[in-house]
Amino acid sequence: MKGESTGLIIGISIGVVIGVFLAISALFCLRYHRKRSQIGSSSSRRAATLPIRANGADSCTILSDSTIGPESPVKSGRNGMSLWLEGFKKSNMVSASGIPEYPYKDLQKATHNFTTLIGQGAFGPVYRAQMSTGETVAVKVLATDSKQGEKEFQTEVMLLGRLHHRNLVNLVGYCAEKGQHMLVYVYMSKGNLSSHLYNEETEPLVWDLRVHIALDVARGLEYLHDGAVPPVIHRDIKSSNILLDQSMRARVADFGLSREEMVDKHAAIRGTFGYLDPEYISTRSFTKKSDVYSFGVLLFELIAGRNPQQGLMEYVELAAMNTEGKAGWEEIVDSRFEGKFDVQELNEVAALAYRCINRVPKKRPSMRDIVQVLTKILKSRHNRKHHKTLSGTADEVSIDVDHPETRISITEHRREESTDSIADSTYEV
Ligand SMILES: Nc1ncnc2c1ncn2[C@@H]1O[C@H](COP(=O)(O)OP(=O)(O)OP(=O)(O)O)[C@@H](O)[C@H]1O
Repeated sequence: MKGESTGLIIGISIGVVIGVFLAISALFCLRYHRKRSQIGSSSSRRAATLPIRANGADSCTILSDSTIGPESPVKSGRNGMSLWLEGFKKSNMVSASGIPEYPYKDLQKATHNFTTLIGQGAFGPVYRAQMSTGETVAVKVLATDSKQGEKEFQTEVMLLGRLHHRNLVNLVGYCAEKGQHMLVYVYMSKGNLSSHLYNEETEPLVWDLRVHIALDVARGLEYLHDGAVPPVIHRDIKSSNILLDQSMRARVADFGLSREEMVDKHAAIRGTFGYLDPEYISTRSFTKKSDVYSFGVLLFELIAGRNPQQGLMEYVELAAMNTEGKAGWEEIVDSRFEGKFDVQELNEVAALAYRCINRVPKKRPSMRDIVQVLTKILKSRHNRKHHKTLSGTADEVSIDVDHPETRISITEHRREESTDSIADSTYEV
């Protein structure tokens, strides 16, 4: 009897041990399985969203300098995810376009109930917004009578959300709520180029800076033409669509209504009088070379400080009769330079501009060619200044040790000129 009960106890004990063992094993299996399925779904989620966001790398070839500018809130963070995005992801839904959707009330608060007006465009007012994260952004409120429907707006956001370059005024968010459509952009504190060229109250832009601005714009357009897949044609390049940041770096704005190359004999002509490619007006076919034409007009604007709506091109054509498009362009130069410009540089930039406005689109250079020419002009300038420094003259030149492979930074200290940020900027050539 005693033997039987001992056997029973041993049997029960073994059963309990086996039971506990099986239960623990089952628990481990369950947890392991859950973890695996979590990893699986998170990586598929990453695949669905991050490639769209990661600087447009899914759909756009990143050109040599498609890095992020000094004022952009989009800075690279861990795993390539932007810090800017990380800052907002707690409160903002990241949409299918990969850019955050802002709640209306956040933008309302950040713009002090839409009272911080900084500009007025054809599509509606633009406000400066101070976000709770500390970032400053620009909010474009599309007019409520705009014909763009909700769906079309979302498509627009998807298109813009994939374009990211240091010389584009990147779209960083949007809001589609309460029948309102708003676009949130990188904030450009120095406003548009046009006001710097024509507003008598602003300090005149020195020649050296104008060439840097031209190169920034050319790089932005090169990215749209050759970096974006499919390529994008801006269709409205003009000085009021070039915005400047705190250190006077330029970015191309307003590419929201840009499209791929197209021919539409029945579509209304779009663009701005004075910048329009004559070939586009006659054939209605808008190509990359139409942007090149407008860029040529912009270059002449920088040289002459004259608005195309005030007869700039007639002025240029008259001068071209004497110069044959090559040398002697000094006669059209902006009087605000007060004679302080490099004649050789000026003639090189003007000759390039003249090629851009060739009546025959095929004879115009590509944006890539233009970037090369302007880069070469600035490198020669740097070499001249470097040479001058070595022989003990005033300008100070420094090599950017962070990017020794390609980047050379020129710190210009013009002692006789004004002390504002224009005269004391660091640029990469
Ligand atoms: N991201 C920005 N940062 C700072 N200011 C901006 C920004 N975007 C626009 N602005 C200011 O608002 C003005 C109006 O901009 P918007 O792009 O709406 O119109 P526009 O380009 O001047 O005209 P249009 O819409 O007819 O092309 C600009 O000229 C600029 O001064």
